[in-house]
Amino acid sequence: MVMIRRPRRNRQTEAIRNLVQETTLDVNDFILPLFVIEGQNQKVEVASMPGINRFSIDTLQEEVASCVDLGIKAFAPFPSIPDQLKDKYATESHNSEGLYARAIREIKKNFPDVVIFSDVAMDPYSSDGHDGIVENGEILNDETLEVLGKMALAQAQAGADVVAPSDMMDGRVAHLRHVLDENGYQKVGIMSYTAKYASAFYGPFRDALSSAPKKGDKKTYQMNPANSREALLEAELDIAEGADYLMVKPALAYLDIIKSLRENSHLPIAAYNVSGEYAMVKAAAQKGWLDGEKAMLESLLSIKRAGADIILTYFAKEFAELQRR
Ligand SMILES: NCc1[nH]cc(CCC(=O)O)c1CC(=O)O
Ligand SMILES: [Mg+2]
Repeated sequence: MVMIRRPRRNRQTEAIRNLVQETTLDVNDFILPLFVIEGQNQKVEVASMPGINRFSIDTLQEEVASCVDLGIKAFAPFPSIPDQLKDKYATESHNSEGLYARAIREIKKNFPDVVIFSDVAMDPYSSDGHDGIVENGEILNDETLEVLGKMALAQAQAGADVVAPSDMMDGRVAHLRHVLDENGYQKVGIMSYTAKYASAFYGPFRDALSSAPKKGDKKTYQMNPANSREALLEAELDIAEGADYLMVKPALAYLDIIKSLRENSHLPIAAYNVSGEYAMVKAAAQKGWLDGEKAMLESLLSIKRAGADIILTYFAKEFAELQRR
């Protein structure tokens, strides 16, 4: 048999496999999303996300401490707002004494070195459950920007290091940059949810925050899963408008989009391994249908291999614990 090329030579032993491994995961790759609720001494599991809890501000500090101990240094908190505080204009989103501002302040007070990526979008505070102001069934763009600007400013004032608009309104990166700069927050970064698709994989997140749209869907602002060139257009605009990071969301069904943004931009690329992607692995693992730990590692590796520099994932703590062992 004449065969001078035998790729299996490089797979013979674990040491060789490790040497030729092209992609590796590190705890520094991750941002851990956190869910915050009102109250004291609260830690309530999200039914559709086994292992993921909603924390009151006090227990949240213990959670952050244990993550920091494991080497996780970046967090993306999301607030669960009581229904009676929600309104059409998401007024609570820029309350400097509201749950979210208090949570950010408390984390930064106790852990000044962690990086807080704050969420800029109306849906957790909106009585309509939408990421924009709803008028006769329409999601208003420019009027929504005003609210997003106030929200981002309140978050920067509370101590957020990077604001992350997840709403998909046009022009919001430019508007947030302008508002932040005008108020002296030149150093606060913007992580744009550049290509955020209208996805079925956000279900468990909407359970966690009770933030599902009351009417209709998000297809007039979030992207059509069938489109990839459109992601490049969104990226072009976000770069021009001053984004510091570009994000693709969800991650696993959109690896081609991650790769394409990686190849077409010099900015760091983040990918959001969303709640439904987490829930799928957990549910199958609970049923004994697959090895949850291996499926987690393979999923995360695939996102990194596709070109993501940063992964927002509910698996971050589990990964860090696994690496510690
Ligand atoms: N601004 C909305 C927002 N921010 C983050 C997520 C989903 C995150 C996840 O599923 O883990 C969503 C859901 C949505 O668009 O309805
Ligand atoms: Mg855009």
